[in-house]
Amino acid sequence: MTAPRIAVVGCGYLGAVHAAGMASLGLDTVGIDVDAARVATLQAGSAPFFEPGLDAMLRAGIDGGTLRFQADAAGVEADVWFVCVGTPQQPGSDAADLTFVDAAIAGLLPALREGMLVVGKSTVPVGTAERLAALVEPTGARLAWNPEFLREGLAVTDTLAPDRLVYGVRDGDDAAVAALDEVYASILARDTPRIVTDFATAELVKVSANAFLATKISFINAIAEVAEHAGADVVQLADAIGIDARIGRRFLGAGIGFGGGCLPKDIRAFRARSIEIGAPEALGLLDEVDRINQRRRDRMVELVERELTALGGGAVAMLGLAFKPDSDDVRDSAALDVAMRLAERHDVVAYDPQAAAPAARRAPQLRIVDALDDALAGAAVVALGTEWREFRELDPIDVATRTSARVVVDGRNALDRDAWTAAGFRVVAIGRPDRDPSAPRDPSAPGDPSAPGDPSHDQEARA
Ligand SMILES: NC(=O)c1ccc[n+]([C@@H]2O[C@H](COP(=O)([O-])OP(=O)(O)OC[C@H]3O[C@@H](n4cnc5c(N)ncnc54)[C@H](O)[C@@H]3O)[C@@H](O)[C@H]2O)c1
Ligand SMILES: O=c1ccn([C@@H]2O[C@H](COP(=O)(O)OP(=O)(O)O[C@H]3O[C@H](CO)[C@@H](O)[C@H](O)[C@H]3O)[C@@H](O)[C@H]2O)c(=O)[nH]1
Repeated sequence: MTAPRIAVVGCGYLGAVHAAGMASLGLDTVGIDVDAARVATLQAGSAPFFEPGLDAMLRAGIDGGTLRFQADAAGVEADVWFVCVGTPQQPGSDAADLTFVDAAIAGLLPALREGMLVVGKSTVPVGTAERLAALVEPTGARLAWNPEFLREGLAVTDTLAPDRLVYGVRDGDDAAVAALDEVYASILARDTPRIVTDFATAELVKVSANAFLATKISFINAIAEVAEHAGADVVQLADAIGIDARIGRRFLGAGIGFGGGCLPKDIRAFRARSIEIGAPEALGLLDEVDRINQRRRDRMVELVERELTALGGGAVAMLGLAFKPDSDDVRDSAALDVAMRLAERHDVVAYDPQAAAPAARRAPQLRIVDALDDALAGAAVVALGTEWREFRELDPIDVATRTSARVVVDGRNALDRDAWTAAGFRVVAIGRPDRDPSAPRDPSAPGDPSAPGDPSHDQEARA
């Protein structure tokens, strides 16, 4: 049996990694994207965005002759066509915009033949696969929905070693299952769980997973809100409840909440679709998840402004703009949102190790500097928006020599409060009592659970 030839339509965050991943599994792969500049960058062997390990995987595929990129499907001979185009939120609505998916499928139809398989990987509203199958099947090709669960920052590992594979296929479509099994043969050989189901369930698995993760984060952030009123510590609380294996510590990281190109838009689209299909009450919960998430951003702005007021004004050093560490993605980033809102009324100087350029494109009014010291230099308050390792591992004694600021507002509960207070900083956090440098520490208290390496930092937990 010859190995299936792969085409990946749409080479953004998901598609670029998927194409490189397929090539690294030894499959002949063509990545297709309508964005000619993106195609040129990818074909030169570099990722158009920051994703650890992706450059090396791209170069290996291109140099090894198994991977190439082009701007259309002309001349592409593929057995399996993965659709990885974007499904953003519609402007002025919560629903998903399916324009790119529809255009991608329409563009593929002339190339489709008997025996080919079209595989949707984009995150779509339930019912989309059924509708697209009606377009694909008359060509003799089949359709499957194979949602993707990779995380930015860990996308290479997640692609090559996913937790599970989900195939949504037409009832009894053994040929589609067999074709996907061939594609993923080396992953399945490691006993990766594989769930074969119908289109609707596959589509719902994806959005339910993201809705659950978002709900878990908003749950702990709601508790953080209560903790702030009760004078309690949400990080210790999360450690305590997270020990219970039924709850688990991961995704109980309280802070300024979730952002990115997936969780926020996916919960909104899921809620909108549930209303459309006649279940208007089922997911009202997700509206609240979204509201809690927005309130945490408000809280961060409020805390920074409170500290500035107490100091009689001054500049803010905003550390981090990406929606999470190890990514330069600023789509719906809580850190960027907070920075922009503060910059409307205050002098804000922002620094991010990777996201400066994308952040500047989205927020040209924001002052973003290339070096941490330039942000720290004139600051009165240091605000942490993204818990990059570079920030978590800062030595506060050294920081104290680089800035006259003596207040740090930790929007991610990622800094070692003991070390920062010992170095003379007042530490203000989300869902935890403030810590002043003068306040003596209770010697019987356990070590600071939010210290670097805390399992709540999912990036670390997986590694
Ligand atoms: N980003 C992630 O980590 C991730 C993970 C899992 C699932 N998803 C889902 O995958 C999908 C893609 O997400 P993304 O973050 O990669 O989006 P993205 O916007 O980064 O990338 C989409 C790409 O598709 C290209 N494109 C648009 N129309 C096209 C067409 N007709 N033909 C060829 N290329 C076309 C665009 O130029 C762009 O490069 C979304 O549905 C998203 O929800 C994303
Ligand atoms: O305890 C936590 C964990 C995460 N976050 C935030 O939640 C957001 C999302 O984080 P994460 O889920 O790690 O990032 P994504 O790369 O957006 O991945 C999510 O979205 C992808 C696209 O659908 C899915 O494939 C992944 O499985 C799903 O985790 C980020 O802003 C994080 O800062 C928290 O605030 N607290």
